[in-house]
Amino acid sequence: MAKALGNGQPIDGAATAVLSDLERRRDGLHARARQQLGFTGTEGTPPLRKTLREHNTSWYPVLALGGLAIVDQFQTYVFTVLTPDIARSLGLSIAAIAGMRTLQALAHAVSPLPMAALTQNRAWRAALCIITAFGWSLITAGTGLVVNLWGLGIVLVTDGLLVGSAVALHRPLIMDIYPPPARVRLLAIREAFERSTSIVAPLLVTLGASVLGLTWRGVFLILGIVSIIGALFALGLRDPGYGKWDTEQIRRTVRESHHAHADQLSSQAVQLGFFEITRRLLLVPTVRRLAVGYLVFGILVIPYTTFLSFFLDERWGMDAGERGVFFGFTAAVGVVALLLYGPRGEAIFRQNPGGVLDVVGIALIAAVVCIVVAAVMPWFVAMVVFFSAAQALIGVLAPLLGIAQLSVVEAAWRPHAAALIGIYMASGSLLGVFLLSGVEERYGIAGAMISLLIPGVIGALIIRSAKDLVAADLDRLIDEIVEDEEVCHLTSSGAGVPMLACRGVNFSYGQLQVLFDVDFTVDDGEMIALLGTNGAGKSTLLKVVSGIGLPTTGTVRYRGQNVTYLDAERRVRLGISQIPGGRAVFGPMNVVENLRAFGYTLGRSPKVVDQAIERSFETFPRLHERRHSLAATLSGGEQQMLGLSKALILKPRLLLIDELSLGLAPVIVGQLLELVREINRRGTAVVLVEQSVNVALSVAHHAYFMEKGQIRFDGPSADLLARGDLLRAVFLEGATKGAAL
Ligand SMILES: Nc1ncnc2c1ncn2[C@@H]1O[C@H](COP(=O)(O)OP(=O)(O)OP(=O)(O)O)[C@@H](O)[C@H]1O
Repeated sequence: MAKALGNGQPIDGAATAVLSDLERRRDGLHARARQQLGFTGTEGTPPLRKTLREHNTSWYPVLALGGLAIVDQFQTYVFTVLTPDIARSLGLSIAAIAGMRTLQALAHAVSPLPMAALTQNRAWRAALCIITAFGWSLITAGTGLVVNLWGLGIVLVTDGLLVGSAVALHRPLIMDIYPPPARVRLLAIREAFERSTSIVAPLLVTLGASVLGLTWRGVFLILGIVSIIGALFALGLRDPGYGKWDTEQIRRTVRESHHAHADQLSSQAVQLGFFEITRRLLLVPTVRRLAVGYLVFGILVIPYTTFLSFFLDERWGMDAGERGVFFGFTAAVGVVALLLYGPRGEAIFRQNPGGVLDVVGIALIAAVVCIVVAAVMPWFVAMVVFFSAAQALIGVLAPLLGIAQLSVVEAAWRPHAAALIGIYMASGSLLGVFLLSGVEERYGIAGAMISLLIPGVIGALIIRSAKDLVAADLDRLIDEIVEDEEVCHLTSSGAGVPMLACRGVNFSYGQLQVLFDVDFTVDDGEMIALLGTNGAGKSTLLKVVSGIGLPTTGTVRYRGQNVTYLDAERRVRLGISQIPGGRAVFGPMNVVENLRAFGYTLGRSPKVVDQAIERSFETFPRLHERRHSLAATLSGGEQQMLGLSKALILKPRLLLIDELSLGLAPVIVGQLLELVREINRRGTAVVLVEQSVNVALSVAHHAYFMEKGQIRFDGPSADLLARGDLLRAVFLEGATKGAAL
């Protein structure tokens, strides 16, 4: 096919020069953006202190967040250690307490999601972290005042809900406060603080219970006070806004390249809602793969600690105090490993972003091997050494996984990404508890520890397999931002943008890819025919435009705004409506109810809807005659009339019609087409998917032809008629079908 511009005009020499200039500009911007995101391709990393000084950032935020990462676990830690004392003192059974702990764990697992939702329209993550920290501090202190099971339930569940802020917000905050060359090391430092809880909390409990001789109530009070000090220390935290060091930098560069003011705001972008964001995130290949990896990793990592405690008790006869020392020691090894490995992880990430997942895969396999060796080790010291090594290896995974997963998503959606991953991990751990309990019953505690090898190796292989996805996802993120800014520039400079522009759309049903790099453009008021062989992907393309299906990659822009991941219902409000192929009506409802239902989609007043219904009846007197009949009992032509009335009621700016003439008598098709022309004359752009080439080309000015998920022709309808090579495929198909009938 000859190369053509969006609307099929052949490209002359000047246009070719403009296009190649545009390509060059984009490549230049892309390369610059990669540098801005910190992918220098070299291993060299300047010392952290120097990097922070150069970027005028301080240590305070990571220390403040680190402090919060320690104190957020106090309540849970002390409760675990002092459960027998609490049960005795309140006269509660272990089962009752376990029930409440389960509720707490559930609250903890889901709370990152609402935390993320709270930040999606406003960057106030730092304030939320501080408020929730005061909240959990008071809850920790208040646990000491509980007198019955209900009080206990309230403090446990509230604590679970509040600590979700640490999971959803801490790492995204570090990504925004600190520049790309420092992030892996700072994520490692925050992680090291989090792991220090196993050292700090036992010390405080020992101080309260043994040295000061306090009861469990007094111990909670002390830890609550320390937690309040942590929250007070974090009072200076400020939210720097989204993407200060990465996505915003890229936008500024594009604006500067157009000599526009770097701080000029982008045109009002369409804000995605909570579910739209999560759905979109799960389409990012790295996020999706890591989510599955976390699910399997979750089977291992959380139950591991619980089973390890039992293992130390049963196999080595260690009491609670000795176990506390053991956990404190292995945590300290983990902290040291994190601090030592941080710079190396940073260097790997800068050189090859996906390379960190290679390290994660290897470290995870090495960790489970250490656990298995430790579980069968007959010598105490060697057992401690192997468990410590496992702890050190598991420790270094967190910042590497964090950087890979958070770098590939828009800054404003990182809390959602962190929360989603948390949910997958929590689900895995739930599964792990059930699985490992079963193994433990059958093969004993050492058997349970050895069985961790299976989820460990599977999880490692899944996570490692994401290493090839990271770089592509980063490039996609950069391209999206660059394209967004370029379109903003075009609109603000008064250049016309098409009403609808699909670029590089790929779509898959599960593993089956059906759209390949599709570009599709519709201008205001156009009437377009979308033709093609059976199964070419025409209906799928319409679904991507109307929002019923989401593409795996590529963008859909409506009047310049990126609507790729917007819900279908929101697109209807913007003016995009689809009349699906076949029976586009609600069968069990009568004609009038169907018409009302169309109007309610837009929340139109009953009066406006009634007027629109009257208009439909004027256009289709046949529908008026059958207004009380159930839609399911209408003939095919009548059903299509009813479907088309949707357009009369919703008055969309862009109407997508799938298979209008299928199975209808020519006279009916003629009537329907006349209505489509009328709708188009009133200013609605129409995309008509048609089996019948004659029908489509009799009304459309412009045609697209699809084959095997690709656009093979894009140009004036008259030119398509000259393309016998393409049309033959459709006619032949029709003839074969006809012969088969
Ligand atoms: N829900 C689905 N799940 C899995 N595969 C699907 C689904 N819908 C469509 N497909 C497959 O995707 C491919 C494209 O289908 P699509 O309906 O978009 O093609 P089309 O060009 O509209 O074809 P036709 O003219 O026959 O309706 C086909 O191979 C079809 O089998």
